[in-house]
Amino acid sequence: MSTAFRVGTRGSALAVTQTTTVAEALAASGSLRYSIVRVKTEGDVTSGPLSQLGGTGVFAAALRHALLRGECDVAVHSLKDLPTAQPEGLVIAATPARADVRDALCARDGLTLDGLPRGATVGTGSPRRAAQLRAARPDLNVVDIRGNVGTRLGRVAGKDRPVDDGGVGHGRAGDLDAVVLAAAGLRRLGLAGHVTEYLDPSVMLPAPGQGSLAVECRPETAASGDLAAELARLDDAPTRLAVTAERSLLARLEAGCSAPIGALARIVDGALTLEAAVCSPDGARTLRLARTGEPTADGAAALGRALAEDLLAGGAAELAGLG
Ligand SMILES: NCc1[nH]cc(CCC(=O)O)c1CC(=O)O
Repeated sequence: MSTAFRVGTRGSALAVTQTTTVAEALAASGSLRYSIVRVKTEGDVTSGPLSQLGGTGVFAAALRHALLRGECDVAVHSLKDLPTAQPEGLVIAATPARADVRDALCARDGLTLDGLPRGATVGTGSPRRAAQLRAARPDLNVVDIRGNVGTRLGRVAGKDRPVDDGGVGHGRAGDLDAVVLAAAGLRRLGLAGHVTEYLDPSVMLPAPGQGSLAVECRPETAASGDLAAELARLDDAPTRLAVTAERSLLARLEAGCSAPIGALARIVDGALTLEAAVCSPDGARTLRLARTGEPTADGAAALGRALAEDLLAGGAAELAGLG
């Protein structure tokens, strides 16, 4: 007899893909069965600019409520969309091995960032991406766009909307020269063929947690039993250390997923290195710093806080308009 568990997910193609992949991994040993529970979130039904949706966590909140109400046992989040404050009664039971952390340019006609013509129009909903695009190419016309991955890709000239992911979408098809999206999401959706350039973190530092998933549940789910054992097996220690450092930095800066802040931690030669960039929204000024710490849970959290202090001492709050 196998035990059954319920996995909650948002309705977007990306969310369903991520959730199904994690559920399959948890059930791979054969001792567990799963069912998928669809949860509708405010972020999926509201069409205003993301930065006006009332702060961070609009995507995560409904899933978290479903967990707390016992409507599902496990929820899979994109870690970069998850607010840094851990709610009472929920734990992150697993951070699976991280995918590609980079942002990716998807341009018409195979163009790269350097190859885009002067004044080209590039769409992104992220102040972090907008600021770094403007820093690299001050001539670009960076415009705010919304919608799911397929909708945004469909705005690029010469591309059809590649997946019908059921999300809200605005703007004419083909009105942009390029969009910037996370490589991880594109790859998970089988859309990496649209990438015309993977942007190096030296040009475009990713969002804290980008490319990582967080598997959240109630504490008792993670405490004992077959599901707890599978969750522990799915957790990837280097990923957890890296995202702990990145999110501890974000928490100390009191900034959310819409702030113009990039952060990326990596384990290099046994040490944990954290790099972070805070930009002015117009991209004219960037404060970029790095620090190295101990590759332990406490060391990672301390590293994030310490680098955040360095950034604040360098004027990060004024630069990014935080607080
Ligand atoms: N903010 C939306 C979002 N949240 C997670 C991903 C996918 C990539 C990831 O897991 O980091 C995306 C799409 C994107 O930014 O292009």
